[in-house]
Amino acid sequence: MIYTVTFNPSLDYVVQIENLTLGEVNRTSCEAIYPGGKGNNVSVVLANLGMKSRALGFIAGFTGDALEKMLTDFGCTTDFIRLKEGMTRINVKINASEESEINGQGPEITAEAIRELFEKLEQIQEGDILVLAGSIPNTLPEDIYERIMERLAERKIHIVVDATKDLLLNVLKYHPFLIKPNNHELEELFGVTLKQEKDIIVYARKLQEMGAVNVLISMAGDGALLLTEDGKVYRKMPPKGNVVNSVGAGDSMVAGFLTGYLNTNNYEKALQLGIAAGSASAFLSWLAGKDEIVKLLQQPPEEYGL
Ligand SMILES: Nc1ncnc2c1ncn2[C@@H]1O[C@H](COP(=O)(O)OP(=O)(O)OP(=O)(O)O)[C@@H](O)[C@H]1O
Ligand SMILES: O=P(O)(O)OC[C@@]1(O)O[C@H](CO)[C@@H](O)[C@@H]1O
Repeated sequence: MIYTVTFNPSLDYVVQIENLTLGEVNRTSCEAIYPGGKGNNVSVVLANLGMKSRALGFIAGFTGDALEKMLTDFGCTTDFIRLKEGMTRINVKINASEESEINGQGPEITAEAIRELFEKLEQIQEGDILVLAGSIPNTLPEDIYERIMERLAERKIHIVVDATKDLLLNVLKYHPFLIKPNNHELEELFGVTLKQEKDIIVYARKLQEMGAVNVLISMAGDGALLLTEDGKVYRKMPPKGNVVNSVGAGDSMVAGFLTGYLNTNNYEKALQLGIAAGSASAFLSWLAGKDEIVKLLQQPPEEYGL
């Protein structure tokens, strides 16, 4: 079973605005609300690709109720912990000439709720996959992902971490199966500017030396680089297309990668399916379905176990 954990889920309010002017009343040309949060997005794209997962995390208030219902409607199995105070955040995604995002802080997660999460994590068994994705509310300690991994360290679980800064660096010693920073996050982790591919590889390799098993560096329109446990480096460019909304492209890539890996046990195919899923989502107003992803694959879907 694949488990995703989203500490700070959201409803994503995605608006299209022709000309965004700060300090003025701006009117949308279209708008929609989607279930959001990185782990949840991974669960949605996994479901679209025919993979079962269980979405864990914390929800609160009427926005939390709406989020849970939407995810269920999209075919996901959820097992959220309901917080008694506050409400699940609404993140605003503005698609104008550029993409801008306003992400909320999210509700406070109590110590009791964290204990409940740890109880739920007890069901994870050898061979399962656990995806820890997204930011944590600033009321939580920065070592929360680390504490989860420490607790599960003995269990031979494949853990995927999609997070930034210390939240990511702190888990490396527990040997996550996969981490997926984008190239800007990689620069931020080491306080460097990386212009050339060979330099990106040098710093991605440092993350492996620090403990990550496989490192996937996504680079938006420039595709991705994958450094695998057996010392190989794979480089793939994305297919061409018009970007409509790239929010969730990275999460789609994680879902595609996991699907490809589980179906074929082949890292190159996992990367190809990851890129196709990421790009298919970037070319749509929301997360891609199977048909849209399959259209962007270079080989027939059967090659990827689809
Ligand atoms: N402009 C684009 N053109 C083509 N493919 C894209 C584009 N943007 C994203 N993608 C696809 O999605 C993958 C992940 O994108 P990106 O590097 O933006 O992830 P991310 O920064 O984690 O995204 P997000 O945080 O918005 O989910 C890329 O490797 C690529 O395959
Ligand atoms: O604030 P975080 O947790 O870093 O990111 C949250 C978020 O921007 O990530 C997803 C896209 O990756 C969106 O669905 C969601 O709004």
